[in-house]
Amino acid sequence: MLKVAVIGLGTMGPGMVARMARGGFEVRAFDTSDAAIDRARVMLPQIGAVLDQLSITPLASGEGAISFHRDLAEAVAGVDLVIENVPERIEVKEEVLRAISPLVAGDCVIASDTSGIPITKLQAFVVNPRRFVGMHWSNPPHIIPMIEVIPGAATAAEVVSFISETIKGLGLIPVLVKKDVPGFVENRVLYALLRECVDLVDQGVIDADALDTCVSWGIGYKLSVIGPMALLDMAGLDIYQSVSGYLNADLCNAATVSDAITSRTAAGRLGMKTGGGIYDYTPERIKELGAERARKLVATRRVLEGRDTP
Ligand SMILES: NC(=O)c1ccc[n+]([C@@H]2O[C@H](COP(=O)([O-])OP(=O)(O)OC[C@H]3O[C@@H](n4cnc5c(N)ncnc54)[C@H](O)[C@@H]3O)[C@@H](O)[C@H]2O)c1
Ligand SMILES: Cc1ncc(C=O)c(C(=O)O)c1O
Repeated sequence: MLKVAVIGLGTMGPGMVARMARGGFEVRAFDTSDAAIDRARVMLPQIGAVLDQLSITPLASGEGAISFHRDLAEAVAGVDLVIENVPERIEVKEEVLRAISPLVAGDCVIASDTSGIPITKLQAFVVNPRRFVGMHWSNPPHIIPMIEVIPGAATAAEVVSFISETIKGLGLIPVLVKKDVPGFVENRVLYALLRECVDLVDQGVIDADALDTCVSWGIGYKLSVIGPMALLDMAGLDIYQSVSGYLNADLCNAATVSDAITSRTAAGRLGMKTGGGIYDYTPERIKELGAERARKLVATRRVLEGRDTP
């Protein structure tokens, strides 16, 4: 049974821990914050119920054990894989990777769930860069089945195979990113979309809620069935040629973050986690939305996988 340590139990950690335990792995869950550990403990049964709805059942050998740790050396002792999952700030990742690296065995793989810091940069912070790789999960990690695998300049081919096979072994879908570009692929695409969306709302072209309806029921719904490259063929390359010929030059190409976002983050309006961001949320609404989104994502995934016929 594979032994894995997850370092950081914020938005992403609990779902990753639960998903890997369901796949039979022994999972050590570490955070420096007691509140994060307490929250993760509360969330595990709720996440387990969602995994049940997805028909992700434990192996015949049973669900892997989960243990919680406040001592890093204890958390990573003897594990095969450590997944760094701390905030997206390179100085925090440097400190954590420099702390983890000397504590693990020579054959242990260290992976980072960074949203897009190049893996080659992070490799500089570990003792054995050959055994360091990007493993980028998508939120919510217990529901979204795709994980990007990103080798850095020094990553050994066998480590890329190990991570890809580990992901497949969980019944998930590894996607290899061949060049270590910032944001990898998922977030380059997402952030191109988000930049345009924020700009359209900033310019008063559309209200935030109408934009959400337009994107979710238009391209969002369609793209879950037809990928962008297949969509080009469905629309016709001549159409893309004509439209992109006049539209590309008009799209937002701002290199900085929109003032409307920067003023909100400066004021502590970070979204659901602070009760308000673009929209406002009560604690009851956050609970409702969490349940409703999980239910809809589960139902959609079951249909897309062919488990349920509509
Ligand atoms: N939120 C997303 O949608 C998402 C999706 C995919 C990947 N990611 C990436 O995953 C990583 C984690 O993101 P998140 O959204 O879960 O972050 P988060 O801020 O919600 O959680 C980070 C956790 O790390 C803990 N932490 C801080 N310093 C630590 C340390 N020194 N040692 C151990 N734990 C420490 C914090 O207490 C917190 O619980 C980031 O690199 C992020 O970019 C995020
Ligand atoms: C806004 C945003 N940024 C990063 C990520 C992942 O790295 C996500 C996501 O997984 O959903 C996201 O929504």
